[in-house]
Amino acid sequence: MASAAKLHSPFTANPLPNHLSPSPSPILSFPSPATHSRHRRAPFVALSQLTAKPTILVADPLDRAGIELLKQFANVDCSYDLTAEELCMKISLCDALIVRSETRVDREVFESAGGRLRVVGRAGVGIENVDLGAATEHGCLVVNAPTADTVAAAEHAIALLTAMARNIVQADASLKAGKWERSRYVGVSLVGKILAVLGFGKVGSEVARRAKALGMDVIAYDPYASLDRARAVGVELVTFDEALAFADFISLHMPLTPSTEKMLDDEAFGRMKRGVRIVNVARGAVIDEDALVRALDSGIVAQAALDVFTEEPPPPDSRLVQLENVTATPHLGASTTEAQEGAALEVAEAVIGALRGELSCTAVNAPMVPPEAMAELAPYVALSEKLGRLAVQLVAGGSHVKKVKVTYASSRDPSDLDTRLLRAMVIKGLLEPVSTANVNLVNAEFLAQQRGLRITEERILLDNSPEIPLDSIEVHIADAESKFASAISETGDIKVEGRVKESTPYLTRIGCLDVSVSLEGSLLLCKQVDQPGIIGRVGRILGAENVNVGFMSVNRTPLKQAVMTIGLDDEPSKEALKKIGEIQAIEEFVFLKL
Ligand SMILES: NC(=O)c1ccc[n+]([C@@H]2O[C@H](COP(=O)([O-])OP(=O)(O)OC[C@H]3O[C@@H](n4cnc5c(N)ncnc54)[C@H](O)[C@@H]3O)[C@@H](O)[C@H]2O)c1
Ligand SMILES: O=C(O)[C@H](O)COP(=O)(O)O
Repeated sequence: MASAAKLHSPFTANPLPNHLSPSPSPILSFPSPATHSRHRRAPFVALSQLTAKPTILVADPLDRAGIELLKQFANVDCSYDLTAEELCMKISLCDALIVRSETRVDREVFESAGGRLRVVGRAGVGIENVDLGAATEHGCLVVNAPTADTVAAAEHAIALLTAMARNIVQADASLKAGKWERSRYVGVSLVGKILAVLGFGKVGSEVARRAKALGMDVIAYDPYASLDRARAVGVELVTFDEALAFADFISLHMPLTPSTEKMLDDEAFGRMKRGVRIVNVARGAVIDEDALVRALDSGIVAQAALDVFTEEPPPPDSRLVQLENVTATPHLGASTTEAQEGAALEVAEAVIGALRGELSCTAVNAPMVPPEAMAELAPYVALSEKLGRLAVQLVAGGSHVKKVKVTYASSRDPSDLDTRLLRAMVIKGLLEPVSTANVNLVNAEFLAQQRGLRITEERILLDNSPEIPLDSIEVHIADAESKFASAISETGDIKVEGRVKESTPYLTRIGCLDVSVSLEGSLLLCKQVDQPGIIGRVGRILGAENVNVGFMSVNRTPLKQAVMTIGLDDEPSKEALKKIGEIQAIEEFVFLKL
């Protein structure tokens, strides 16, 4: 006969590093879809839901609207121009950090946070200044404000393009210097010219739209852009080589990544039309700036208009900035009143949401799930975590968990069912009962990998109505012994299966046994000889301990056995569990915490 479950760690590989200590609030709970509105102007935070006010450090200037919103929810410390050391000193007292592009949030910041920092908010798009790997390892969510400055950046690109073509900046400086140089500042027309947009995302496509309105022919290079989107804007997608070869103007709108760094180098400039004009509102380092100076000197590039630089601010003696045929602005792409207010509110909402345990639809290092999908998946998310939690508690001491398979039975087309959230929650359920780690959506995969846990997923396509996202979820642990022998399935795995019934997660199968219990509180699973009196005896033992039974189900097996599943509000004492184990007809039992 099996004894009551005692928690042990079945994960032997790579214990958690100390810095990954528990944090009070996992990044996951389910708000009403309305709280995800990106453009909400009214406050929406119910202060009564909070126990203690969190502290948010705002390390770069943020529009007042965002600060006001944050203040309704948290203690807000606006400290700009901190040195790296000062930031590391302050961060251990903060639950959230908000930055723009100026403050670097390096690994040391996460290491100095001592597990308290739960979210970093970037009030803008580019997140090169945040070490995403380190954030993920520390279970810290990173959110940005991806849409608020799209139009501002596109407008700035167009402003630079037109100003450059007509020498506006140079002519203005000349006039202010008391000169009248009409023949010196003859420009070039835009109409009928080819503009190559490199990076056809949010900003790139807005630039394309505006350039077309100016009468330009727009082509775009973006290896990930959809043809439909390009068609909708009336832009032809071309190869990188074609873009370089055909363009009279090139406007850059890709993110800075290892593959885009120095994308325009000597070789690329060598393939451009002589006299090409370049606009960069993306990131300075996508251009090899020394190569650009050479191309400007040689006349391959006639003019450049730059808002961004590899080093910001660029050195005062930067030859690139000083060149007469370069128009330069100090990273002003997002600097409109409207964009700043929008970005501040967008990031404030995302940070507050994350601190409340909600998932963000602007998460950078966690699956982004649209609010509607979140609402639909909510009970399955809870089910996934509970199944993971149950499965790992069924593993016998001494057995190692290495291989886990999650099976989703659904009538939905796999492309219409995002299981990343469910997978992460299964991992959370598997790891949390046996570790001190704060497992959340951000670090679940990382922690699983670190422990040598291999998770595979399988879909079973059903022929029912696709209205309901999932019929059932199964969690299988392979190559492990169970402390409840009946949890072993036909295939030799420890298996638990669950379903959602009326929005409530249910355990519906354990090993080969059918059960039906809602997954709340804790569970006592007993397999017994099917004979009268057992339920009463177990009930009396629990009653004597004042342990409330929330629900109970008994299912018969074909072999004159019965499986009794009892939902308990409290944990019975060891003595009570021992007494239950001594009831002769009980063949095995296990107590599981949910
Ligand atoms: N100057 C500013 O103030 C300012 C303001 C906003 C955005 N930005 C910069 O502009 C960039 C684009 O912003 P967005 O909102 O359009 O982002 P986005 O993610 O919507 O678009 C980026 C596009 O670049 C494409 N891309 C990725 N790798 C590429 C490659 N190797 N070659 C060509 N295209 C590639 C992507 O497929 C995507 O379509 C941001 O990453 C940010 O760095 C600057
Ligand atoms: O990536 C962005 O959103 C822009 O570069 C804006 O950066 P900023 O917030 O520092 O102005």
